[in-house]
Amino acid sequence: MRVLVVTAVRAEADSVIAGLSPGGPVTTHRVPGGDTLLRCAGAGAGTGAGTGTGRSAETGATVDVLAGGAGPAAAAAAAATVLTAAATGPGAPGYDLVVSAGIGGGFAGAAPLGSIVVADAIVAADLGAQTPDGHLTLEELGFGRSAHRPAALSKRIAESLDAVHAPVLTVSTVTGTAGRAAELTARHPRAAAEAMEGFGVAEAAVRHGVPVAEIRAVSNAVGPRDRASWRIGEALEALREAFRLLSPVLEEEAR
Ligand SMILES: O=C(O)c1cccc(C(=O)CC[C@H]2O[C@@H](n3cnc4c(=O)[nH]cnc43)[C@H](O)[C@@H]2O)c1
Repeated sequence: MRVLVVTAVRAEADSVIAGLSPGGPVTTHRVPGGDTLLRCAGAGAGTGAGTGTGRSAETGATVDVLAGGAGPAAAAAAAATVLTAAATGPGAPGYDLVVSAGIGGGFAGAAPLGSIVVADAIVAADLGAQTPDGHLTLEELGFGRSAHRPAALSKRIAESLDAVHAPVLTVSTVTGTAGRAAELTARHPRAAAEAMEGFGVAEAAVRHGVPVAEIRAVSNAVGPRDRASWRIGEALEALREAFRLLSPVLEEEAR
């Protein structure tokens, strides 16, 4: 099984790798467009994931981790570039799963700091049109989609990580006021988190016919901007732990 994980920044990619393969072999590859891909051959390699047995790249999942930049456009472009390169040429293996991952904001009452949210919907919350009567989605405008349903596997991932399984919103602008948070909650009452890349990654994955998932570790509350209260270190540690727990799930899927 080949998995592509797309993060925004390198610190998130490093947490993912540290969870999947602590001390295991990681190789670095330059990809078209100039981004760096970290390849961790055989998720769980180097740990035995508690079993005491090493896992080979033949039986395990091969996971590539790409820090593709912040925001939906950068994420879509980076993911699409790597997906295309992986699927080009005779016998090119392509990917079996794409995961958008990183830190994110948590909605009050749904996802506290340090918790993990696995998306049951990936929603482009600010894509559409503003009208005097409120927001119109692309579906309502009649020219596109503003949400993706993640892979069936996402429910199993959420259970394995003991995570909140709820919609994750993709926004181009980090929410910074109580009013905006309330507006998003009114439009998406089940939303547990917001971040900036999921929908872009999903658009790329869907074009390649590859299932997608999104995993977010909550670093801050969605609401009035208070950067000093962000707990990025704790969230990166929660992200690392989430991918440690995910490793055997991917291994099982690979069998
Ligand atoms: O400053 C650092 O050390 C640092 C380390 C890791 C990540 C960062 C980021 O700023 C990542 C940006 C990334 O985070 C997502 N994010 C986090 N909170 C929110 C939010 O409340 N609303 C929307 N997005 C959020 C987002 O996906 C960014 O691309 C810094």
